[in-house]
Amino acid sequence: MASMSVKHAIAAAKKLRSLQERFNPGGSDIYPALMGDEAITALIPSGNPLSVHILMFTRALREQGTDEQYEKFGRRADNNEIIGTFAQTELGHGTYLRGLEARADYDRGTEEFVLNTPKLSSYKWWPGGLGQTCNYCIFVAQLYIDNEAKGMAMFVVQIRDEETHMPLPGVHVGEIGKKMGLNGVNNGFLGLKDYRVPRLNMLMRHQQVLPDGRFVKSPVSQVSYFPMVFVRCMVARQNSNYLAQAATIATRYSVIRRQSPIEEGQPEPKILEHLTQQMKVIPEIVTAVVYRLAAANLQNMYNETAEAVYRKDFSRLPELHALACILKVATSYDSTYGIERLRQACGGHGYLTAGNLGNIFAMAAPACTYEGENSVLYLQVGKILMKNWSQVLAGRELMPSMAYISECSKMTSFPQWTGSWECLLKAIQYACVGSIRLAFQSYNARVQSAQSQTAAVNYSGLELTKAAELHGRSYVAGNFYQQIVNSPNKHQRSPQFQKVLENMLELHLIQIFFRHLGDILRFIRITEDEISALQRRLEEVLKELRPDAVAITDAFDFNDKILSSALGCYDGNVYERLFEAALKHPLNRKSVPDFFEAHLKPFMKENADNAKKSKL
Ligand SMILES: CCCCCCCC(=O)SCCNC(=O)CCNC(=O)[C@H](O)C(C)(C)COP(=O)(O)OP(=O)(O)OC[C@H]1O[C@@H](n2cnc3c(N)ncnc32)[C@H](O)[C@@H]1OP(=O)(O)O
Ligand SMILES: Cc1cc2nc3c(=O)[nH]c(=O)nc-3n(C[C@H](O)[C@H](O)[C@H](O)COP(=O)(O)OP(=O)(O)OC[C@H]3O[C@@H](n4cnc5c(N)ncnc54)[C@H](O)[C@@H]3O)c2cc1C
Repeated sequence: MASMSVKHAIAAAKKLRSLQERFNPGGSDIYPALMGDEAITALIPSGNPLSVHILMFTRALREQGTDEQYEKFGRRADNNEIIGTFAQTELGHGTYLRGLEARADYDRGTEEFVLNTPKLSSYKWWPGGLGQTCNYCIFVAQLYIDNEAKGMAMFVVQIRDEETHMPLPGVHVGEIGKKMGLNGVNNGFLGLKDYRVPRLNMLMRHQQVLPDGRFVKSPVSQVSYFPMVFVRCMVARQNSNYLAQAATIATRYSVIRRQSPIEEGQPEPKILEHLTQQMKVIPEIVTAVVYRLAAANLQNMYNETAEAVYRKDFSRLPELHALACILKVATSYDSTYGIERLRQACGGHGYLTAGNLGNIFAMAAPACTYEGENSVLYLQVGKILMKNWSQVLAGRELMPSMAYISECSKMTSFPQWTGSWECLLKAIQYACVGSIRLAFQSYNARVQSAQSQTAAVNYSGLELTKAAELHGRSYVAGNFYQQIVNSPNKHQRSPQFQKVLENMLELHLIQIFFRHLGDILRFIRITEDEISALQRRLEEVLKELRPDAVAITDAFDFNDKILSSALGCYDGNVYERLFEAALKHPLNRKSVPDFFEAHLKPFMKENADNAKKSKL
């Protein structure tokens, strides 16, 4: 499977290169690389072994290396003359980066770094493509000078001979084994023993080791985390895509499949006529749209920040970090939950490999773990919200994406309930700020009672992650509201199209309201009648969106090859394709399976003989 994936990935990368040259000659703009990776990944159901090369190796060389280092390594990597990966995670550590054990000791005598993975737990473990595909990697290690720890640094390390692909002396590299999906990616392990690289193989845009061993610290240590921010932004778009694919499959199947009359004596309706089926499918269509828009917004912010960082302006890094964490977590959680709900909406056929929903789930699910495990990233945002709440208490201004926190903090109570979109959005924001305040009280009480900050974060973890989740909901819903209601190009939309968008906004806001009703009721008084009115509106807007469901998913414009699903094919010939896929199964090549003579017949005969004997 790995070699098939590499073959496909190379073919797709070549195709992409020609498209880039045609549409973006000589451009190193990130979009083609991004879309390239998405396009390649979408075409290879078992995952793209070049993903981390495209998304992290080339990017780290460009953003963390000096211009000279880019000329030496980056250009060849961008041109796919060398294939690399990003080797940070170890067998023993993934989340706690300051606990990474791989080390780089500077030898001023030879102006080299000596790289070691001192223990088994120090082995790099997981990097995509490391097992068999890559001949280079960015090796993340703790930097030591005269045995004094200086923090994390990145090193360009060649691991395989460029001609023979043989692992170089001092390199122990291989595949980590089968996974629940993405088995075409050859995630690998890497051990280094006294492996020497020249001083100039340490990426030195932001921090340097001079020939005499003097260390020049980075002005902002967090900039070494920047490659991860990029992938978190990419995950937000990639996983909204996976959800959109699954929503397309389930929607198309739901208007082909007929089952269970709604009225006695009536013909069996399309299953999408059942209200509960609409509640399973249509909100996921809308969630995919909502996250696609939020991810595009975040990508723009990433581009702006990346350019600023290049100019050594690090001011927007904290806000981008917070939003990248929030969106990576919310999109990966909601997409995996949504894809599974859509699989269940397709009955038994949803469980067939021919439906491809299981594979889409297996492709989407690891995003809850890689690039920062979700609960850890929510804790990151919880900590950032605590810092920002202290700013609010001190009357200082907050970063733009948190401005609503200041506004809500000035409200002594929630205004009269109207149930309008603005009211629903404000309710989510108000509940978020209430949760931040409660978390801060708990956190602060712990710090006041002499707990360390890290211990106070841990023991306030449930309230911190709740506040972070609601901050994510507020950001995503606020972004969707702005795009639908206040977008500068709203007047270019036809009234019909605007109406469909407004129906999607209505559904998203009401769905989020019901999902967090408990959190909202802690801070806002809402009567039973007001809640029942929202229940009616929910049922109403599902009915309104039902006729547009197929058109919206068709607008995602996935080719049948990308969906790779007998249930979601554009022509709707589901049963013919299911049957065609079944006949292709190897077990159907013979009428009598080989195991009959070898196992089944003797087994049944032995039972028959025993039965006869017991009667005698
Ligand atoms: C297509 C599919 C491809 C799949 C590719 C998958 C690739 C991978 O998985 S690569 C490996 C990914 N690994 C990770 O993401 C590791 C996650 N862990 C971490 O990021 C860190 O250990 C973390 C954030 C949990 C803790 O960081 P640490 O420095 O130990 O302590 P912490 O105090 O929390 O952070 C220090 C400061 O840095 C800031 N910070 C942390 N991370 C970042 C960041 N990424 N950007 C900017 N600032 C950051 C914090 O906000 C904090 O700021 P302040 O001092 O103002 O409060
Ligand atoms: C498909 C896939 C591809 C990957 N590709 C790469 C790659 O290319 N390069 C690379 O370097 N890595 C890669 N990774 C590794 C990935 O980044 C790590 O798995 C991830 O960072 C989590 O680290 P861990 O697995 O060591 O889990 P741990 O850090 O051991 O965490 C395990 C669990 O402990 C809990 N936990 C941990 N820390 C905390 C905390 N501070 N507070 C509360 N709870 C906590 C969480 O529940 C977490 O799920 C990949 C992983 C996968 C699954």
